[in-house]
Amino acid sequence: MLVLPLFFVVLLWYLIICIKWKKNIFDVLEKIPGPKWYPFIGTYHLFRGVSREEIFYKFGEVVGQYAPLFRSWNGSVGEVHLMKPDHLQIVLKSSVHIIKGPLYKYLFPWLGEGVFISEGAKWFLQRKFLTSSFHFKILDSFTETFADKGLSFVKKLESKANGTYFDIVPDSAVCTLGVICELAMGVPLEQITDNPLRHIKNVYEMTELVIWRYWNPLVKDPFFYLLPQGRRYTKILKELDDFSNKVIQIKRTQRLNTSKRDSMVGAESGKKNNLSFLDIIMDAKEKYGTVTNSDLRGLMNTFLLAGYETTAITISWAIFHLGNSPEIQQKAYEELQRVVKGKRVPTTMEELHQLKFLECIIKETLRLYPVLPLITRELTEDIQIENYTVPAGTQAVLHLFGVQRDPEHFPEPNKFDPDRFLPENLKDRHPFCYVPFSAGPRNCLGMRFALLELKALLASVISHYKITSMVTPEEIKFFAHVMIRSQNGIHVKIEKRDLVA
Ligand code: HEM
Repeated sequence: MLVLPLFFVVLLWYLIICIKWKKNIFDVLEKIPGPKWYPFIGTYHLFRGVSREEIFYKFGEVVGQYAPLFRSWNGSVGEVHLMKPDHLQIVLKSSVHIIKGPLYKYLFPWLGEGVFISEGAKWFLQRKFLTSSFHFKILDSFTETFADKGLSFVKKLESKANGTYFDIVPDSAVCTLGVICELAMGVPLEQITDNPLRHIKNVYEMTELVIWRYWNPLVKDPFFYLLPQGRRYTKILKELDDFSNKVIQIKRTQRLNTSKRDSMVGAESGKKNNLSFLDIIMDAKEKYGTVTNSDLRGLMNTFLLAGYETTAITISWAIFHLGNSPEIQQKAYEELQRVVKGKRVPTTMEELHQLKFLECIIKETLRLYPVLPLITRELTEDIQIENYTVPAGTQAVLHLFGVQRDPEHFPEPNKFDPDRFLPENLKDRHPFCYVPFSAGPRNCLGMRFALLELKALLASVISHYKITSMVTPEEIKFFAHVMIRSQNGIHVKIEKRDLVA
């Protein structure tokens, strides 16, 4: 009898606490300038009726109007937008603000408590043992595979060297997915699927649905799954899980059949070995029991997202700019010839390190196209930004795209100019005006892996083909997605180069 009234009293008490808590945030956050908002929908009305293709530009208009600091409301979640290096530094350097923002919770059913979104002790532990698996000796042992994959990539492109333009993004994605499966999982992609583009499409659709949820804050959990988008989400999630379960199954069989000791010896001596990141995680699971089955799947899915889409997008943008700048392309080609001396591609770590100009090209590509143009953090304590207090509970939206195109730090910011990254031009640069891999305690774990992989793959492409792009950078139409994409793909044509003796 008493249960029902008691339930309503508790509910009312809970609502009062929530409203009071929100009001505390609200009163403080409202002192920061920002667009008009309405109850429940927040500032969402700004994007009502705006087509998916125009959202990137509409968002740019709002940013232009209020930059460099403003607040917005995603439904009832308060957001503060930061795009000055000093402001980014306050959040990124902190060891307190390391919880990812609410957008990431929509990734939870997929990435589980993998290192990308996990929190607290779980994150700390995962980060600790994964950091050791990116040790330079292990990376060193990857160079041969990078070179092999580069050669398979150019071989695959051979049929397209026929004078017509084609979209380079899907080929790049198949290539980098192959790299991550082989090196992070120790399982060749061909053993997992004969249709890698299906997995790539699923990952794309999944991130697209995550964005949809973010833009529709009123669609809460149980109802989402009743909508067509929710049903699609469930279906794709199942296919993505099937993919990772297959990898785990192949890996388990592999581990039963091969002597793990041999591979450990290989890793210690720095020789090419088959101790993948997945082996390291599975070792930790078996030895210490610190990794659960769901952690394992979450970590796998994390690698299967963070480890290939990021590099596929970057390599595509780099190829696009090389195809727009024949002099830069020629300079990179000549540097490569000098370093590999009669060979076609770099095969050692030393050779990869010597490709300094190519490194500048990659860094400049990541400046113009930070794969994650925005990242978010949930503030767990108040922070002070200039004269404003930003209260705990606010989501800090960090504009990597904005800060890296700030003319104060990068004159002529839209110009592709790799020389910006020559050592003599780096001296007085603010450390937080260039953060494509984020920075601080939650920076990208795969940064060194990614830079080496990008160098090896790009070197292979440059050494085999002359590239021409179909459109100029000014003609590119961006797409508002989790990762920075072009609406119409990235079209280039390639022409075979002869091997210089
Ligand atoms: C061009 C390539 C890449 C770029 C630009 C990039 C960028 C980033 C950024 C900006 C973050 C921070 C995300 C956030 O705070 O929300 C991040 C995190 C992460 N990245 Fe990367 N990434 C790249 C490649 C990779 C690769 C190849 C791997 C794995 C092999 C990887 C693994 C991770 C992981 C595990 C995290 C989460 C770290 C944590 O939260 O502690 N990334 N990456």
